[in-house]
Amino acid sequence: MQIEAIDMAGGARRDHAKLVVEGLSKTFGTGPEAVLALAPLDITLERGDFLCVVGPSGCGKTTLLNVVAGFERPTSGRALLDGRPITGPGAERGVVFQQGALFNWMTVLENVAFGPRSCGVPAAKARESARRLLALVGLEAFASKYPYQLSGGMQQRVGIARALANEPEILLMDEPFAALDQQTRELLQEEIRGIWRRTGSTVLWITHSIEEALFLATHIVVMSARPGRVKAAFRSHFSADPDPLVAATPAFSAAKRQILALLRAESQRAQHLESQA
Ligand SMILES: Nc1ncnc2c1ncn2[C@@H]1O[C@H](COP(=O)(O)OP(=O)(O)OP(=O)(O)O)[C@@H](O)[C@H]1O
Repeated sequence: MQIEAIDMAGGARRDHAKLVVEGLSKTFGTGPEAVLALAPLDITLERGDFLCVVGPSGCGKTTLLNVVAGFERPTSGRALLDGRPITGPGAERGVVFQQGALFNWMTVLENVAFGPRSCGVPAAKARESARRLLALVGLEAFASKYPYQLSGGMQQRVGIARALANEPEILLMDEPFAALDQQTRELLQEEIRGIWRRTGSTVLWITHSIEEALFLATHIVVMSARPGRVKAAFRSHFSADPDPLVAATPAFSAAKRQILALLRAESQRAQHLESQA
């Protein structure tokens, strides 16, 4: 059994929680135009967990990430990092978006060193740790290049190095590989597995890809159609398998079918709701 259903609200896991999302809901706008994006949602992550969130388009995945990043305030409920309520953005949370959002006028090295420099880390130290991180994502030879001189995949790797530079408590990734071709995506997924194992980071990762979720995650949440709730949650064991070809095993395909069935039902419900709106 490579995936097993769990209660993502936490139960006993809450005692060791890194991140707790507690009765979180979010409504955009007011009156008849109001959009209920997230229904009350409960998620608990322990230190070192890698959570992938999948769900139909528009179910509130990015909204959830934005609340945890501190970019959006919840309408009700709260998100806690190490027991402290999240009320705004903070360097202890590293965010990577779909597209790199790098500073094109800075070199790759300067981009990665930027966060620590803004936090007062001396230039030499910031540059030294930036070099180490660029080595971690396999880009040490590109330190003096500018972002526009790199491929999309390389830019995403710089984005990941930049997010890691602040030594974040948690990494928040919003479909970071969505804009990449399949081959680059698979290579980067393998790299991410390695980085996660070496750094022991806690990760919240939004994706549309069930394969990506099964390959990377220790935990998977399937969200319902909007308003987003936890439709089902699983503990997944595929990411512990060092063989990248784990994705070609019958157990992997069976798990994929199980999640796909849930997701298809919710996507159909989302389409139905949209057609009635
Ligand atoms: N700032 C906003 N103002 C109004 N409505 C918003 C705002 N942000 C998001 N929404 C709405 O909230 C719902 C959830 O959006 P969100 O982007 O979180 O979904 P998602 O699951 O990330 O979607 P996708 O998979 O398509 O990226 C959508 O109906 C969206 O239109």
